[in-house]
Amino acid sequence: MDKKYIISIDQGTTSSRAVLFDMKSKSIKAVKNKQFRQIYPYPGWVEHDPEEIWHGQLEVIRDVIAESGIDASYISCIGIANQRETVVVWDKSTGKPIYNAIVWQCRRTADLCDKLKDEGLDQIIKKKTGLVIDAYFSGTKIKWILENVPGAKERANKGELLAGTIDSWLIWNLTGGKAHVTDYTNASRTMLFNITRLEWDEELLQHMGIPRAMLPHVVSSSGIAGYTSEEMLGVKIPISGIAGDQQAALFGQACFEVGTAKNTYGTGCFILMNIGKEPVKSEHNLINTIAWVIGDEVEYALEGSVFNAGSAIQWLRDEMRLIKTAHESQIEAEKVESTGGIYVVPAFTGLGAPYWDMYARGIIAGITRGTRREHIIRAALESIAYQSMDVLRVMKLDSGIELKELRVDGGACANSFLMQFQADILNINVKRPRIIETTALGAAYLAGLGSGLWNSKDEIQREWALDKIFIPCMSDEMRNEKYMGWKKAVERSMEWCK
Ligand SMILES: Nc1ncnc2c1ncn2[C@@H]1O[C@H](COP(=O)(O)OP(=O)(O)O)[C@@H](O)[C@H]1O
Ligand SMILES: O=P(O)(O)OC[C@H](O)CO
Repeated sequence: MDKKYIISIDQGTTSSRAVLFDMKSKSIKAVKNKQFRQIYPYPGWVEHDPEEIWHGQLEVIRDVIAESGIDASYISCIGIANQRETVVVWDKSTGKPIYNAIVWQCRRTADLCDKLKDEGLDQIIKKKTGLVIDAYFSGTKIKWILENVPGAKERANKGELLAGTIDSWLIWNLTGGKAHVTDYTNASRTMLFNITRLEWDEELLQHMGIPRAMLPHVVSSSGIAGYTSEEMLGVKIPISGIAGDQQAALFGQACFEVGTAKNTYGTGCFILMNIGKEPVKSEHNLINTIAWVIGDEVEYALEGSVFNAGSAIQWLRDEMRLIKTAHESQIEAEKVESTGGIYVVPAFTGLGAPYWDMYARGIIAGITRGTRREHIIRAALESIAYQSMDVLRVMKLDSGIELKELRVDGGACANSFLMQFQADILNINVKRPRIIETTALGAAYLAGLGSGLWNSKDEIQREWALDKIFIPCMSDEMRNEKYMGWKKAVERSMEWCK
């Protein structure tokens, strides 16, 4: 096996990462990470600089190749996993963005979404796209750029502009402007894509005033979508795996059977359950999303997206300055027996599933004269587990499936206090795998399947390996009492800035 290496691109909300996997020894040969600026022009608005993302991403790809000392010609393929929903609109001839990327967390289109709801589009959008109307998804973000950047609408109508999620933006650049593509998982996050007919939806495009021609061609999550141009890495390498990062993590966790689920603890928390070949009807505000398309096979996932999780720990570190590192949150939380009855609801950018409240904002509830820094830190960590609990409770109702275990990954799953509390509050086993770079691993698997390094998902299934299992040990009484307090706190945070 000469070409035994795969590069995974994990383009996340706060950093761009490249991971070089040696698929023969099943190990990570090199990892590089580059953070980029978070731009907050107004309260509730979040932007990224697309050029900064692209240059940073290319730099870390080149770095992992250089650090591992391998020849780029031994790289079999590239897999891409990306922060989802975030959109870029760029000039087709110069390749320059016409505005910053509008990030999934950005709330600027809340009023556009209210308008869509007033026009009675809720059920139509749910049926076609599997989604609920929310500023989270890409559609209204593209609409906003077209309506607010001078001349953009006219230029889009003349076919001069292209739009896409971050996967499209990176692939466009990696291929030297040759490929304008996205995969089905990313398309399913736009609120413009029909997830059962597997095509861009003309009615929704017209409603939002988005010309079809500016959108990418949609391809399978596994299979060659294009080749890197020679000047990027010295050789042409096939890009043969693409998926939104949460779907990539579901794949990397080998959740291939119906009813298996994972939670990724990054900036937000994203709980996805494999629901098989058909979407299910959600009565509790979860969304249906495409898990992956491989060949002719389409699989769906039920998803609950929590907007703020690890970001609450970043907030403790960067704004509140209560901790110096994210890891310290565990040490501080373990210094106290409980939160002393307080709750942090980190609804910094509203609440996602199952509340979908664009106007909720963060609160700390139940403070007394005895409240200490450690209590606040502990409550912020616990809020991550409670929000995941909110999602998993309704997931059970919507899917009719009683989850037996939860597989976990993402930066914050390194926090064993949080993982134990998660097991306690859910009352199920929480399993942390040996490789927690699950998103990158999933992209590598998709790319490897797409270029023939693996032949089937069964082969991949056998590679999943356990690091640690967290077993619940909290009484029912205690669990119920704590969870009731959380629900009361959430109520207080809702509709805060309506
Ligand atoms: N030990 C830890 N305890 C709690 N949170 C952590 C810990 N380590 C990292 N995090 C949080 O995890 C997030 C980073 O995880 P990552 O998976 O890289 O996120 P993303 O892909 O969203 O950028 C940050 O928000 C950080 O605050
Ligand atoms: O960058 P992450 O890992 O927080 O993931 C962001 C999600 O894809 C948003 O839907």
